[in-house]
Amino acid sequence: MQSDEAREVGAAAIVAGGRLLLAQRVGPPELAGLWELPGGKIEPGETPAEGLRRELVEELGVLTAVGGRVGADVPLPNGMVLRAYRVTLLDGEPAALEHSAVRWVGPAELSAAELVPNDRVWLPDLLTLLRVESARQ
Ligand SMILES: Nc1nc2c([nH]c(=O)n2[C@H]2C[C@H](O)[C@@H](COP(=O)(O)OP(=O)(O)OP(=O)(O)O)O2)c(=O)[nH]1
Repeated sequence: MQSDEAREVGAAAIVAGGRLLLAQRVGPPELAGLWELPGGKIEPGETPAEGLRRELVEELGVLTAVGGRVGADVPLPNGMVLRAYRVTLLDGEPAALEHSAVRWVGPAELSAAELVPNDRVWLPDLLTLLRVESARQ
C-alpha cells in the first residue's frame, strides 16, 4: 500500500574518533565527484532505520545502529524528503562499494568539502555533532 507520506531518502551521519564519514558520488553527472552522507531510498515496508541499515551494508559493507535525527528535513525536487540520522558503526570498516571514495573529515575539512547541494544546509548541524562527539571522548 502506498503511504500518503513522501518517500524518504535516509542519510547517515557516522561519527567516529571526532570525524564524520563522507562518501563521494559517482553519479548522476551533476552530482558526480561531490560528497554526501551515505544512504539511499527507504523502500516501502521498511522503517527508516531498517532502510538506512540496509543501504549502509550495500554501500559501505558495515553493520550500524541508527539513532536520532540530525538537521532539518530537506524536500527533494522529485517529491521525496531527505532526512539525516546519527549512525554508529557496530562492525566493519567503511569501504567505497558504490561510491568513488569515502573519507573521514574533521571540522575544517568538513567545512571545506564540496558537499552535494541538498546537504549544505546541514553543515552547522554536522559541525555541532562533531563538536559534541569530540567533547564526549
Ligand atoms: N544517499 C544520499 N542521497 C542524497 C543525499 N543528498 C541528496 O540530495 N541525495 C539525493 C540523491 C538522489 O537523488 C537521492 C538518493 O539516491 P541514491 O542513489 O543515493 O539512493 P538509492 O541507492 O536508494 O538509489 P537508486 O539506485 O535506488 O535510485 O537523494 C545524501 O546525503 N545521501
